[in-house]
Amino acid sequence: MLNTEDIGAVIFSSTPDLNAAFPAAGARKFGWTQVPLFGTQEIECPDAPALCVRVLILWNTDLRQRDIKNVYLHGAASLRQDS
Ligand SMILES: O=C(O)C(=O)C[C@]1(C(=O)O)C=C[C@@H](O)C=C1
Repeated sequence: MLNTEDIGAVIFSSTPDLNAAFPAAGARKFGWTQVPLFGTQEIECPDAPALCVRVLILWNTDLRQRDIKNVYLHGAASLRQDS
C-alpha cells in the first residue's frame, strides 16, 4: 500500500501530443496536495506509443528494487518487454 507520507516526489512525463492539462494538476485533484510534483516532456521517439503519460514515484520504502512491480498499461507494455 502506497502511503502519501512515504512519497518524496512524483515526476510525470507526457508525450508531445498531450497538452490539454497538466498531469500534476490531476494528481492534486486526486489528493496528492502535499506531494512535490513535476512535469516534463518525453522525447518524440519513432515507434514509441503516442498519448502516453509516464509516472515515476520516488517512494521511501525498505523493499528491494527487484520486489517492486512497475506497471505498464495498454500499448505501453511494449516499452519494457523485459519487465
Ligand atoms: O519505461 C518506460 O516508460 C520507457 O519508455 C522505457 C525507458 C527505458 O528505456 O528505460 C525509455 C524512455 C523513458 O524515458 C523511460 C524509460
